[in-house]
Amino acid sequence: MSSSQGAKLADLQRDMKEPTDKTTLTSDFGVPQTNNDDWLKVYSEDKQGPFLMEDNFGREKIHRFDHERIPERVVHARGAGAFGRFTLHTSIEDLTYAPILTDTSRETPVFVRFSTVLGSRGSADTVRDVRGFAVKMYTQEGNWDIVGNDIPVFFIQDAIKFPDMVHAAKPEPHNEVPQAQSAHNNFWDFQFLHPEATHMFMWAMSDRGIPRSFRMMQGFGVNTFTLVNSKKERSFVKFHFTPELGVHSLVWDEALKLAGQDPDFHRKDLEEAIENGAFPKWKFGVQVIPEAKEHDFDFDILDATKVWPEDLVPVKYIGELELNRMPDEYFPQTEQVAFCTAHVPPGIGFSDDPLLQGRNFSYFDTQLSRLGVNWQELPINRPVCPVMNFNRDGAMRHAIHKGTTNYWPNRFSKVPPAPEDSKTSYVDYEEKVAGIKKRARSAKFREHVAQAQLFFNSLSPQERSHLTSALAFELDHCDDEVVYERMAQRLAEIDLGLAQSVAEMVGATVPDKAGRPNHGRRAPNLSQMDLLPAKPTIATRRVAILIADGFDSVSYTAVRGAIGALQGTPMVIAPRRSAIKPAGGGASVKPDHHLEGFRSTMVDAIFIPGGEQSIKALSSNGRALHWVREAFGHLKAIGATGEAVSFVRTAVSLPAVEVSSSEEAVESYGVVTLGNPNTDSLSKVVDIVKNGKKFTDKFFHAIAMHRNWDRELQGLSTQVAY
Ligand code: HEM
Repeated sequence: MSSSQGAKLADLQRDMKEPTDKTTLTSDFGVPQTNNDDWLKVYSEDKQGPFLMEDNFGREKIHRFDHERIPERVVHARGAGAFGRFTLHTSIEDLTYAPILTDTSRETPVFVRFSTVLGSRGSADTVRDVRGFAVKMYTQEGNWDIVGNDIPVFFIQDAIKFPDMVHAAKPEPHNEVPQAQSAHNNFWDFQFLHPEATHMFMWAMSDRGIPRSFRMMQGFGVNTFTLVNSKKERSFVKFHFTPELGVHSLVWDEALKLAGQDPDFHRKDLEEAIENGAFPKWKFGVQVIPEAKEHDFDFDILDATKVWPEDLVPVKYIGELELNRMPDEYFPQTEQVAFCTAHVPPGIGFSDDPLLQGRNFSYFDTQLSRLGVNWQELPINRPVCPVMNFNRDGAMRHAIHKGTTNYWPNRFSKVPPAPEDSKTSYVDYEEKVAGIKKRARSAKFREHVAQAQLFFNSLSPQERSHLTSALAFELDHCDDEVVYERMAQRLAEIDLGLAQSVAEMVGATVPDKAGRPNHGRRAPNLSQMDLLPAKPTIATRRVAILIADGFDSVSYTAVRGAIGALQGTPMVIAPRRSAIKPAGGGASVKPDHHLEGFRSTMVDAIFIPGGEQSIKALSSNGRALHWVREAFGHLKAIGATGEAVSFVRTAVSLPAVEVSSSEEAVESYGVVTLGNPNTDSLSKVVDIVKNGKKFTDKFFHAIAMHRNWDRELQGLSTQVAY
């Protein structure tokens, strides 16, 4: 670990406690205690007597337990965090004097918290929702918090609407239903009555709402910030994090099932990757608009419901974020971390974005009730650089200031203001401001549909189809006719075809005229298909290997080895978790899970080696068949060798899916088969290419593509029951 990352770790170490073999029990006041099991009572051998309130240790224990909970966050209550580092490879000193964005020799420690927005702390990870992507950088000039989301726009333009928006989206007030869902009347009622949400609801209903992993999401600062350089020139900026592994999502049926089968799916996925040393990484980039060009666009660049299309304002990538260490304890770190958009170091500032200005107040304010006035002293929140000022007292104060002065100016000139000309002091940007004091929004803030169309047009056919189904699912959960009828009209303003498909599914009047013509324009990098990794990879992909007694150990060993060699995660699944014997003797294999304990939803692909006896057992096991059918339905890569080829053919039973009966590997709709396995075709040396010769080349390419979209677009996946 580098020294700068160590700066935060060393800081946290001051508060860490770890028992040794010699540590024994004490009260909170350090008095050694001899019994941690029985309350002090009046006792005799033949009679259980009264319980005594004088038991200080017993009372302390219950009393401390009674107060363990603090209020959960009003939004983004469920989250998972990790530590890491930020490095800069390209200075942008022409734009800012912020050392973190100009000094390429630095490594800055970070803590990141990912979250869902709507659900309570105990809700499921895979619900359809926006994901929070909050980054705290412990810079040498103070903490910098980028409190972002996995979606680049927001539901509202002005912070005054935030309470309404959140009330409408959270469980309904009369019965507190539904949990962690936007599929209800109030959410969609608000979406219609609040047209500025149009662009954002399209993003939220797209695949972005059901990410495969926190590691495969983009992070956006969303709001417009500013950069100031040493010549006092100002630019507008948006911050981007783009994942090295590409942007990928679950499919909806899978997300629904995972919410019950493994509600901690994303949290565990993050931990698995970090513990395996496959550190998640994101490129860090900026989109910059010089102050003089602020009004050159047909949207307002301070409007958080708009993206800055990348064909107009390209992202300049300048650094990297890496996560490499899990928190030591959830509550003091992931739960007590407090982010605030107002925390920026010198050289970075705010724009007049009316959403950002409200956020700058809201975070600090809510943390007063969630954590108390001294929340910035908590180990996870305190900066790694010196903190000195005359703020004092308040509940739970930790710092002890020596000396006689707690005010400025003081006769000793203690703690004077920092010099203005230093690059490490915060200097407010001087700006002439004139206007009329009024509750209103400027003209460009009043257009809400053009970018919703831009987004829809830019999606791939499968993404458009998922978005259509998502809207149909959500509106099916709205039983108030007014709500779904109105939403069908709103959709007709974006795209007539979309509106017609959704209206037909949910039983609304099918619109016959577009509310306004679709302008037909597209922009790059709005579709996830534009954001695949530079080179196909199976790194961190979970591949289930399905076996039973009598499996073919040659194929098993070769494919398993090749998965591991490319940093994939092989997981052996069998009818039971006790040792499974291969055909013809040899070493048994102890599976990671049995077929009932684990489900296909929890992996990215499945591989089934042959072996007559093994395939006979799997063929007569309904759960094993279901594994294959479900993986097919969820568009995952399926690999099979030898006798397993006929098992897969029977499980899927679709003539369009071709299989191999020879030594030639065949890829058909992401199903990769090898009838007659030989070691050449199963080699560990893999070229991840679609038309590769070897079985492993083709199979790993199918995994690297994340899902087989043709299977869905040709209507095959819906013909299999799963
Ligand atoms: C651009 C739009 C927004 C984004 C990207 C965003 C993002 C986030 C994120 C990521 C968190 C979770 C932080 C964590 O992990 O602890 C959060 C929490 C929160 N957000 Fe926002 N938010 C947005 C708009 C707003 C607005 C407009 C307000 C209020 C005016 C607001 C108020 C809050 C509050 C009160 C919390 C809970 C904070 C805490 O308890 O520590 N957010 N937001």
